[in-house]
Amino acid sequence: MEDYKFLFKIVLVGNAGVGKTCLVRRFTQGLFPPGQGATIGVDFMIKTVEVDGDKIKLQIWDTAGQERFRSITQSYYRSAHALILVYDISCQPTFDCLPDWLREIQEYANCKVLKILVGNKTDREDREIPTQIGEEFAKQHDMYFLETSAKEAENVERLFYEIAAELIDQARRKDGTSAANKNSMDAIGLGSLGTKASQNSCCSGFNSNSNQCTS
Ligand SMILES: Nc1nc2c(ncn2[C@@H]2O[C@H](COP(=O)(O)OP(=O)(O)OP(=O)(O)O)[C@@H](O)[C@H]2O)c(=O)[nH]1
Repeated sequence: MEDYKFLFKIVLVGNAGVGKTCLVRRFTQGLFPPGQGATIGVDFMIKTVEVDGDKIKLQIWDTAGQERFRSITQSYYRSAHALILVYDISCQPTFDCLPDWLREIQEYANCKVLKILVGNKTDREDREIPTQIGEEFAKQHDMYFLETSAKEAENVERLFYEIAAELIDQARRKDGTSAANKNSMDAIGLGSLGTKASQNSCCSGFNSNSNQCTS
């Protein structure tokens, strides 16, 4: 029998080419794939992490950013415990599309889902979106915020570990028999995010100041 305490489902969304697949592969495989092709539909990977001595299984779903896959990818939102919305800090249109992504999330995801805004590609020198702009957008929309580089492995581990820690916290705050606990029938349901999640306002867990890009 597998030995883990919680199973959480994390879904990455955002425009094509922002680096969702690279973030997932950096975290799960420790590499930056050369010539990464566009995702077709949805991919998923699993990684078990240890937080405070507990084994946590993360099921990470990497969705295709291309419009033509939208109806497939939407169906994965519903059961997500956390949604990572990614834009490319060197590509303004990927930031301008964020309101559209939020509408999708609002329509298809559970309203208690943990939302994280990620500005990826901090290694690039042609930045178009200042950190502060991303941070403000996240605050306005009740999301955590972090800037990353899948290429340089900056903040990638931190992103997933902080999500895991926050989800564990929510599960524990709800009660001792969270639905995300593997002993429960609904192992990947949304019970762990329960009603207490709404009290968990923006940026309370991730310290937004210390999450700024350091490169
Ligand atoms: N410089 C830099 N390039 C990156 C980074 N992350 C991804 N890329 C590049 O961006 C391109 C797209 O990366 P993907 O991970 O395929 O993007 P995606 O968001 O999964 O794209 P779709 O699957 O089409 O939705 C690739 O050429 C990557 O090499 C990063 O942190 N820094």
